[in-house]
Amino acid sequence: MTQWTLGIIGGSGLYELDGLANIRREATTTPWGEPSDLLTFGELHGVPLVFLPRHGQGHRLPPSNIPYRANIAALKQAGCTDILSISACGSLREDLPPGHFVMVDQYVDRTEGRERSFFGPGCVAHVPMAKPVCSRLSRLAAEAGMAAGIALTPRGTYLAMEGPQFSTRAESELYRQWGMDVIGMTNMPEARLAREAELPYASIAMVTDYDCWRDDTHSVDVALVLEVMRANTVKAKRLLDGLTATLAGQTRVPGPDGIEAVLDSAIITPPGARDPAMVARLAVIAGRVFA
Ligand SMILES: CSC[C@H]1O[C@H](OP(=O)(O)O)[C@H](O)[C@@H]1O
Ligand SMILES: Nc1ncnc2[nH]cnc12
Repeated sequence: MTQWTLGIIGGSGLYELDGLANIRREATTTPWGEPSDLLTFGELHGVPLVFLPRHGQGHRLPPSNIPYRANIAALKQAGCTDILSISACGSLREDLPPGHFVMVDQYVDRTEGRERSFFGPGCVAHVPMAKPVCSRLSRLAAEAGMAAGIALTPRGTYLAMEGPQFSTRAESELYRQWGMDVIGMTNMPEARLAREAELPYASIAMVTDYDCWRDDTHSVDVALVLEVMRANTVKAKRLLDGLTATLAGQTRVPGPDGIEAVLDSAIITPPGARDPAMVARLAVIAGRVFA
């Protein structure tokens, strides 16, 4: 595919993208059910975008109930070549204050009980997650952010917690000792599923708070997150403007990490042993390898 089509997953405080040209909204469904909301198709600098708010309009879905598989499958079905996630997060480091952006490059996943794979009985796959984000999309987003004057760190480890309650102070301190940089509730299993769908994924984690580890700072609560997110989303839109202006001038070639062909070496169940019903379901995200 030689044209970029960017899937944008919006998080807390980002439920729509204004300024898009040729907007249309579409309901869709997938073999894993309905995504969080309608898909919004549009263009920025002529680059096709597909926007999806992961919590749905009105923030109705908690992190544990987001239909992560349906969301990724819907964006794949819609023709997205890449996915950019935009999230609120807590900071676990003094030098990442509220308002700062971090391009996540690693995850520690402490979520529990979420559906985390498209594969399963009848067709087993093990995709590599050593480098969980697309280095190219991450770099392009970081460059666009910095060019827009946004304070941004180009790498960082995101601790994915189950929630919905925020962390205890002991947990927050533990994660700091582990060397984690930011904390949130939604990037996992999203990043895993994007990888299985062979979609390069990058994540902008926008700091809203210092979680609850600082003595002299108000601990995280929803009011604080939403207040800081108002300014953060304005900056995220500037970043997106710059990023799409860059992408508009580029022909898209497969990225340097092999993500678009990751399933070539990941499916362990041989063709004759695969469950035809499972294979039919998987066609949406892995049709390339079953063709
Ligand atoms: C509203 S504060 C907690 C909430 O915000 C983050 O969501 P998202 O990643 O979708 O921006 C965090 O992960 C929690 O879901
Ligand atoms: N401190 C925090 N913990 C988890 N998710 C968050 N989202 C925003 N701030 C957060």
